[in-house]
Amino acid sequence: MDQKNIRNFSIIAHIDHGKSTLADRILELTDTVEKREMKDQILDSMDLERERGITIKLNAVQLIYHAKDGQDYVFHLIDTPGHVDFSYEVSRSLAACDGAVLVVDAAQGVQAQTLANVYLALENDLEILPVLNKVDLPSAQPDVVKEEIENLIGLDCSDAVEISAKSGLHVDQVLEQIVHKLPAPKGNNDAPLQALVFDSLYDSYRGVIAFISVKNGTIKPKDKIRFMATGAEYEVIDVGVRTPKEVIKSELVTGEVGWVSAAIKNIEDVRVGDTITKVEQPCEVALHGYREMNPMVYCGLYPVDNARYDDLKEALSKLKLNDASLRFEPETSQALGFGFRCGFLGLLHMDVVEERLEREYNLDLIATSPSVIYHVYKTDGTMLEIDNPAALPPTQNIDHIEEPYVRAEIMVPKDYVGAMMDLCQKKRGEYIDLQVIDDLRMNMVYELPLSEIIYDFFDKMKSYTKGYASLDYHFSGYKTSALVKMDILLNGQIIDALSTIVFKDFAYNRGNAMTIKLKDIIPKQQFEIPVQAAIGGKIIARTNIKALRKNVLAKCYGGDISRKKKLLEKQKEGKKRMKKVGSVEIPQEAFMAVLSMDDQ
Ligand SMILES: Nc1nc2c(ncn2[C@@H]2O[C@H](COP(=O)(O)OP(=O)(O)OP(=O)(O)O)[C@@H](O)[C@H]2O)c(=O)[nH]1
Repeated sequence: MDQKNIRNFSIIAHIDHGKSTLADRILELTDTVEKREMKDQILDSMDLERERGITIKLNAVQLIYHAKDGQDYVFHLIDTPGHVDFSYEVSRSLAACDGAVLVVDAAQGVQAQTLANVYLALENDLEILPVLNKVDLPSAQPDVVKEEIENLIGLDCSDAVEISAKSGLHVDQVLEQIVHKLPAPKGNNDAPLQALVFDSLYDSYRGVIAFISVKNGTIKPKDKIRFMATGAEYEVIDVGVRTPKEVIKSELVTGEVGWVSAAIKNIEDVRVGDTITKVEQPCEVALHGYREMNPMVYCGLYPVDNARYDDLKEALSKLKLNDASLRFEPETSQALGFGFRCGFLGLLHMDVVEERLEREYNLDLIATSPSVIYHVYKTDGTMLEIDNPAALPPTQNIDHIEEPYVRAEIMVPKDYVGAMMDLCQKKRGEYIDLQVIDDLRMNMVYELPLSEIIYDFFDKMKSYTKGYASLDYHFSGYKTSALVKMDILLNGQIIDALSTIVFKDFAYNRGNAMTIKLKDIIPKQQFEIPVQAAIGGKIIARTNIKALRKNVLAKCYGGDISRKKKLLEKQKEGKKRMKKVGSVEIPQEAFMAVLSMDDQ
C-alpha cells in the first residue's frame, strides 16, 4: 500500500455528539464489519462501555475505502472518549494521527469539550475536518452552528458536511473529505524504525501487546526491538492490525497503526508514550511522548477478603498497562487492613477502574471516599502532600493547608446563568469572568476548589440547567483554605477510612448530613451503634443505629441442615461488599456517603 493512500485520523467531539455512531457508519460503509456482525457502537468493546453508553478506551481499527477516484485508501480510525475525565486518552490517540474529524451536534452547537478537544488536536498539529451531526433532529440548526464553529474555533465551515450518523445520511461525503482534506502520514519507510506506543494490554497467553503507530521505518516478525525509555529488548513474534478483528500481517510499514507482540512478560517494560526502535539500526531520538497526566483524585482500594491482596496488586499492574494514567501504591488502614492508595483523573475514572477490577479480575473491593491532594504546611516549616485524610498531622502541628483549585469554563444558555452562579457560589467558587458567546449563550469562568468539583458538581450542574450547560476545567494552582479533618466514630471508635477533609464553615452541616446518611446505610446490627462526627476530638454530630435481633434461622424448626446452610449462604452473599470493622459491619456505600450528601 502506497503511503500517500493512508489516512490516520480520530473522531473528536463533545460527549454524546455522536462519535461512536459515526464510527459505526464508517465501518459499515467500508464493509469492515459484515452486516450480520454489526452491533451498535462496535468500537466500544468493553461491556462497561456498552452498558453505560460511553466510550472509555481508545480503539484503533484499519479499514479499506474504495474512493470515488477509483483508488483504495487505508484508513486507521481511532475512536476516542468524550468525557472530561478521559481527555488523557484523547491526547494519546491524537498523537497517533495526522487528522481529526470534528463532530458537532447541530442541535446543541459547540460545547466545552468540543473546544477542549480541538485544542488538543491543534497541539498535535492535526488537520481538522468539521462535520455537523444530527441534522435529522427538528431542532437542528446547522447554519447557526457552522457560524459558531467559525467564530469560536476559526475553522472554515463552507464545505462542512451535514450528516445524520444515525440514518447514515451524507456519511459517504465525510469519507471523501477524509481522502481529500486530511493529509497522508509523512514518515520515511527507509529510515530506522520509530514507532509510538499509544496503548497496550495484557494477554494471558501472549504477554503484553503494544499498540503502535509506525512513524518511520518498518517492523516485522523476528526483528530485534528496543523500547527506548525502558531499554528493554525483545524479538518480535507477530505484528498485525485490528479490523476490528485481530489480523496478523507480514509487516507494518510507515504510516500504519497496529499491534506488536513479542512475548513480553514484564509489564513494566512497556510504557505508553515510549518509542520502539530496532536494536541493530536504532533511530537517533525518541518521538515526543505525551504530556504526563497527574491524577487529581485519590482513594483507597481494599479487597473485602484480605487474603486477596496479592491478586489486587497483580490486577492493578495489569490494568495500568491498559490505563496509563492510573497510579497506585500500597497503604494500610486500621479499619480496612492492607490495600492500595490509587490515583485517578476524576470520579468517573475512579468508578470505571473499580468496576473493571471487579469484573475483569473477579475481585470484591471496598473503595474509600475520594480525596484531592492537599499541601499541608507544618509549624516546623516543612510541607507534606497529603492524599489521605487519615494521614493529616495533629492540628497543633499544622500552620496552614492549601487545596487545589481549577479554572472552570462553563458554557450555559443565558437563562441559566443566574442558577449556575448560585451553584458556583455554594461550591466556594470565585467569579473570574462572564463572556458572551452569541445571542443565546454565555461562557462563565470561575475558580473553584477541585474537591467541590469532583463531588457532585457535574450532576448538580446538569439539574440546575436541565442538562444544557457544559463544563471544562484545568488545574490552576494551590490556595490556602480553612480546612479541617472530620473523623467519623462508630461505636466510639474512629474509622480512619471514613475521615474526610472539609471546609470549616461546612463542617457542622456535613457532620450532621454524614451521620444521618450513615445511619441509613449501615444495616442494623445486634446492638445499638452510636454514629458520631468529630473535629479534633470534639463531637459535632451524633445519631444512633438502633439494635436489631434478626435471626434468619428462626423459621427453620431444627431439622433440615441443608436448608439452614442455604439460608446462611444467602446471608453471606448479601454481605459480599461489607467489611467488618471492629464489631460493626460497614457496607461499601458508607465510604461513598460523602459524595451524595446535600449540605443545605
Ligand atoms: N437523532 C440523532 N441521534 C444521533 C445521531 N447520531 C448519534 N445520535 C444519538 O446520540 C447519542 C450519542 O451518540 P454516541 O455515538 O454514543 O456519542 P459519542 O459522542 O460517541 O459519546 P461517547 O462515546 O460517550 O463520548 C446516541 O443515543 C445516538 O443514538 C444522529 O445523527 N441523529
